[in-house]
Amino acid sequence: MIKKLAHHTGRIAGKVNISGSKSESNRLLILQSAFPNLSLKNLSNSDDTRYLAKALKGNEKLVDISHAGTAMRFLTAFFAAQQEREVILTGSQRMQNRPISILVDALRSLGADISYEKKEGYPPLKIRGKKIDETRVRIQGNVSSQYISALLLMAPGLPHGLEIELTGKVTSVPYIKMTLALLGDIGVAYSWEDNLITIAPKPQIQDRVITVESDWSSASYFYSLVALSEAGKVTLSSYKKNSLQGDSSLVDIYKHFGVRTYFENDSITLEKEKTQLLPLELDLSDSPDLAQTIAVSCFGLGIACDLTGLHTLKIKETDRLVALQQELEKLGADISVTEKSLHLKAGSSINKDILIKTYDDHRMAMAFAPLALKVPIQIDDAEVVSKSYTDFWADFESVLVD
Ligand SMILES: O=C(O)C1=C[C@@H](OP(=O)(O)O)[C@@H](O)[C@H](O)C1
Ligand SMILES: C=C(OP(=O)(O)O)C(=O)O
Repeated sequence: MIKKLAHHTGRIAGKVNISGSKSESNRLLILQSAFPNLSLKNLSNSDDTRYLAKALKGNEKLVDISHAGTAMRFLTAFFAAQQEREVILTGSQRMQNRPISILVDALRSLGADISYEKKEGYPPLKIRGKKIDETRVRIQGNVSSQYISALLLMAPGLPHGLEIELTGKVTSVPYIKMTLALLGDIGVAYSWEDNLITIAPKPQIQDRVITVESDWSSASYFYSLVALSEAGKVTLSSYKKNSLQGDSSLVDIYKHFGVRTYFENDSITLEKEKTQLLPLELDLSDSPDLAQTIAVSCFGLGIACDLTGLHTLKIKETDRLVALQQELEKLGADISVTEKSLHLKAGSSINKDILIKTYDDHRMAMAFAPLALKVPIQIDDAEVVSKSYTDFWADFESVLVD
């Protein structure tokens, strides 16, 4: 479906209740499988979380997680340690081109029985669950933190826990810290010193209820809307100041665009203030999922940006660097990208009525939508948003008023 967005010249106002963080939900669902006395509230209603929940509930041999990267990586480790279960773990065409050998090699070194069904190094995988009783593993940390989180989530269920030695410059670090914090929340002992993470075994936990905070990556599209508005004000729930999600860095990043965040009870209110717009230089290796939102905000505001730390973008839902370049160029941007950075020059005009391609990537659709505050724009395959944010279009349209 093509979503045709008229040029919105009215106000941005309203309240939106965003569903739970997909990253927290997916970790907690894996943990709940190991510890059934863990109860969860405000789980994400995203496709990725639904696919993971279904995979964990069922007992089928063929498990298909579609486009869900975290589900693919977390389940690879999870199934590797499920004795007497054999599964074929697969996903969408794109998933079959997202690398997984770093995780598979680490699991094999622990004794796991995993083989590639098609292309070496990529899903689908055949996993024959086994007792894993090795205690130490070494893994490269500079390609995807999801491989490390996958090992961490498996670790408390192993007879002796696990020591994980990280090599290279570790990327997307807040996601690893999120995994550790959630383990800590359910009483798992851990430490992270230099390049060594140690997880103690935990055969069972005490009854525990965890309420998932709403998704900060989803909130980014409202930050962009407010930034591009003349006088926007939007309230989002449920959020807290001390978030486990690295993308809560939005609070600081969007000050640059004149967006102030006010925390009250369990809500945040974003409000536009007058500010001098200056070029932006930012390393996003801690918050890769914000890259598209921020690049489009800069373009919409006509300011230059140099975004670095983007080396993980090429292996996400699509090659996000190429996708951003292609679509921003159609809109008139002067942009260049490398393997790990994006450079946008200041501009003053935006081409109208452009059809934005989304490349099976939810974040392409959601990142470009706020440009409707500047020009009429069309978003192709608009339903892709459900990968992480099922209600996106309804919520987005609800804050466009008058
Ligand atoms: O662990 C997680 O929940 C995630 C980690 C990040 O991936 P990388 O570590 O591959 O950058 C992020 O992009 C993804 O959306 C979610
Ligand atoms: C990269 C993402 O997800 P995943 O890697 O889990 O597919 C994302 O949601 O932007």
